[in-house]
Amino acid sequence: MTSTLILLRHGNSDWNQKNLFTGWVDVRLSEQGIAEAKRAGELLAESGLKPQVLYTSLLTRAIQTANLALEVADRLWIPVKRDWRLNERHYGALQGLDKAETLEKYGPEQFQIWRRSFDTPPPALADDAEWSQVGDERYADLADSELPRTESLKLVIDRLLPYWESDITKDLGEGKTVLVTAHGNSLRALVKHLDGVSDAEIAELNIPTGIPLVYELDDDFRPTGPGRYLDPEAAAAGAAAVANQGKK
Ligand SMILES: O=C(O)[C@@H](CO)OP(=O)(O)O
Repeated sequence: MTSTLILLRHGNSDWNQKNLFTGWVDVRLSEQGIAEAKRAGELLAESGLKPQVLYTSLLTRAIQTANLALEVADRLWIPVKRDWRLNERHYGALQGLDKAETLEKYGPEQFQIWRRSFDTPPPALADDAEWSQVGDERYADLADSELPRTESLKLVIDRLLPYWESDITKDLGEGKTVLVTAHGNSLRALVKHLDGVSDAEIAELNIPTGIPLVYELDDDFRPTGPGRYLDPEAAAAGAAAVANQGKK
């Protein structure tokens, strides 16, 4: 049975706008992000795709994006599953830092390693740091050892793929159209898996905010063709803007 998977990165957030490393910090959508989320709903409606189940992270910006998009698409009623495993990559001690200042202070090579290397995480965030998630009620069910203090993309894949296999593919296996609303780096992790992108090449892949990316999947949950953005032109411009973050 084939199925349809729709990936949607949340719209521009307040901290995307301020050019700050965000990770697990629970910031909200900016005005631009709200407009992007509504536009995503229009794109879904125009495409004729009808999500039947929604997966989101536990972060407000993803939840807001899904709600706004589904409202416009008139599908706010579909069942919802939320899980921390879809959260953004934990950005460690970079959370809350200005991207341009970080680039200037540490240089382009280190900046790129922290942002896009496959398996080098940024320095860990101290538990008592301002932007730590230790003690955040929404993660109360996680063992302390499971709660990240920093993550590489590899570590995101390690925590996300088991959830993909145990839960998301279950709905896909029933032939459902599944919408996953998540984050730049958690979606890069999923796209890496789906498209079989190498550890080196994934550094070049950036996901734009607020534009649905659609995959048709076969019985083994492998794409039957390349993923397609519902607005390819805006997606290319949006991905380039993400790649250039940090540069003033
Ligand atoms: O700050 C972040 O958490 C992410 C996504 O906004 O940024 P980057 O694209 O630099 O990995």
